[in-house]
Amino acid sequence: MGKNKLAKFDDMAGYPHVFQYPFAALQEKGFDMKGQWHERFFKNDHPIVLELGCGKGEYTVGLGKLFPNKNFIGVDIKGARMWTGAKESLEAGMSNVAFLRTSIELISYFFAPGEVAEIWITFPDPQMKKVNKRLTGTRFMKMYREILSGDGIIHLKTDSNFMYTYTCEMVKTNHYPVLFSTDDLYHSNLADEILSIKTYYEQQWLDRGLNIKYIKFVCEERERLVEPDVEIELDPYRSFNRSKRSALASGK
Ligand SMILES: C[S@@+](CC[C@H](N)C(=O)[O-])C[C@H]1O[C@@H](n2cnc3c(N)ncnc32)[C@H](O)[C@@H]1O
Repeated sequence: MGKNKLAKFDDMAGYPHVFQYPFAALQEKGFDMKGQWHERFFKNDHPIVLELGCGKGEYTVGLGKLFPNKNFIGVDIKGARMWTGAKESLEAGMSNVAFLRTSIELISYFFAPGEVAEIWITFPDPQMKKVNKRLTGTRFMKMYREILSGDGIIHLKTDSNFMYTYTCEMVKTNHYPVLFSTDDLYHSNLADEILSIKTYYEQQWLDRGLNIKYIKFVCEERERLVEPDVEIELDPYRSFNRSKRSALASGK
């Protein structure tokens, strides 16, 4: 039987590469490693890459193994999920991987301007009815810009046609340079070693026969960000009045 949540939280409290801060402490004292991840934690000056909404952290750990000369930090609010990647990277002795338990909305408390080179967003909830909660919405782009370097890159991998179409429109509306995009990664011979890493959610959607979409773009500085003005068809397989159990978890 797997470990229960409390045992996982106990484990993580002792892990040297897992950071979790109560909001009150953040407000009062701030995060003392902000702007100093290189010197104080990674002990190198390699680029820092975040996986936002990392779940079990498959991209954080997978990319960490592929790229020893980059540093990876998985970010999620859910600690029990993150434990899987935290444990694997600790046991593998990886010094270029860390995990941060926080709400993404607080990300600028943890990183200084320009401290982050790239951001991966892997299989986020598309938040079809709540643009403010959508991780590729302009509200989040503003937050990402605060911490990204000038030519900072964002990667989105998703099953959701809604999320992919919305993101492509948001990118177009704000004139962000697109480096690569496909609406059918695994039937296009474009998947490489990096794009073939599969997250927990990705595997579930693949098992249900969905195509995987991917876009990579440069999140350049913009004076003003504009929400795209388009109607996008909702994903038919996803419930948007979500109860606690997602459509995926309930098999609907
Ligand atoms: C659908 S799951 C995907 C997890 C993982 N990336 C995967 O592909 O298996 C979305 C994850 O994003 C996290 N998440 C969503 N919104 C968040 C936010 N605002 N702050 C922190 N985590 C968030 C959730 O806790 C959840 O673990």
